[in-house]
Amino acid sequence: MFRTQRNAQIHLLVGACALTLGSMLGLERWEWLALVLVIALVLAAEGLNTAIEAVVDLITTARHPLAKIAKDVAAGTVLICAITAVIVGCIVFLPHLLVGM
Ligand SMILES: Nc1ncnc2c1ncn2[C@@H]1O[C@H](COP(=O)(O)OP(=O)(O)OP(=O)(O)O)[C@@H](O)[C@H]1O
Repeated sequence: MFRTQRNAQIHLLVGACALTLGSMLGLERWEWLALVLVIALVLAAEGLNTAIEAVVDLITTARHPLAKIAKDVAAGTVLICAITAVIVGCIVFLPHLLVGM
């Protein structure tokens, strides 16, 4: 997945940046918990999306409405997880970053 999927590479990089920023800001235990869970959630959704894309392409390379639904729903799942991760990231990081201002 990380070798071939550009979005997965981006999500891995963003997750690593979030963990680095977290260690610099000295997060509390619950904040680490939330951060690790949403990073894992996004990467797991990317994995399922990649697997579903591969299975659809294995079954048919022709255009098919069900193939479109499978790929679009899988991609939408990643988007929902990514938006959730951004919201959690704001809840965790903003109070720490605003205190320093
Ligand atoms: N066999 C198909 N039949 C109908 N629509 C398809 C089919 N394959 C792809 N599509 C449509 O084209 C879009 C792009 O498909 P593609 O296989 O390039 O995946 P992707 O979402 O661009 O993912 P990635 O870039 O990570 O491979 C899908 O979201 C879907 O809407």
